[in-house]
Amino acid sequence: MTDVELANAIAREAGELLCSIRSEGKQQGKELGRRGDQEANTLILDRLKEARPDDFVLSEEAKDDLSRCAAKRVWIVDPLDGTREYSEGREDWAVHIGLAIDGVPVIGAVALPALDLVLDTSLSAPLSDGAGSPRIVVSRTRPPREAEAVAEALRGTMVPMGSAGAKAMAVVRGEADIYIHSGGQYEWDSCAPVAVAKAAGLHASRIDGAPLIYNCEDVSLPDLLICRPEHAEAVLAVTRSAD
Ligand SMILES: Nc1ncnc2c1ncn2[C@@H]1O[C@H](COP(=O)(O)O)[C@@H](OP(=O)(O)O)[C@H]1O
Ligand SMILES: [Mg+2]
Repeated sequence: MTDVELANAIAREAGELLCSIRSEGKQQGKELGRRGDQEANTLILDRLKEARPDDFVLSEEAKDDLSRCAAKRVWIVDPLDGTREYSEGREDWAVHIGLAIDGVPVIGAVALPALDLVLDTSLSAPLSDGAGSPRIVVSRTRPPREAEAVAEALRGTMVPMGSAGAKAMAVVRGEADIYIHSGGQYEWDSCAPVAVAKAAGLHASRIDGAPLIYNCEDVSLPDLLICRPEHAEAVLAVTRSAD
């Protein structure tokens, strides 16, 4: 199995597990989110250990082993991105399985289990065309302060949505044109989504245009821009001038 096939299979299986846990109906709210986080994490770590015993893993839900910093290949995973939305019975949540090689997110899969969809780095283009007036997806609960200025400058509309993976995949799917975030996030929130978006030919960077670098000792990666390439320059002009 290739790395991308493995990422896809694990994302799909973890997504199926999360759907079945939710449909059991035994837990609700935060308790459901906690169970989902833990059980998906265990499944992902088991599968990676079995299939790639020599690789390192950085997971939102596992203790960080800093010896990964010297490793070439590190799987960066978020077992349940959009825990809040998952536990609210919504569709905007995701499973992220990314592989950074020398800090670059080159392989990955993002499952959107409630939509029965898994997107991975075997894509080479977005799934459909962009809209005339850009649709800008932002966090439902923590929209970035820069988004309003971007919407105004590009005459776009803001679309609140949960989960970094769901928002990034909305751009890959052609359901949105721009995903912008600031104010806090971690490597697992964006590694697999960025890998998939870049494979599909989209722009992905920090909001000052700097490259996104993974497998750092400090796993904070607080801001992110993923967009159709035709919008990158105009968005960065706004976000850079807001500094
Ligand atoms: N200001 C912030 N600080 C830390 N994490 C943040 C954040 N804003 C968003 N995130 C994380 O980014 C992911 C997507 O957030 P949002 O839905 O608001 O866009 C969520 O991951 P988890 O659900 O894995 O915790 C959330 O916790
Ligand atoms: Mg997350």
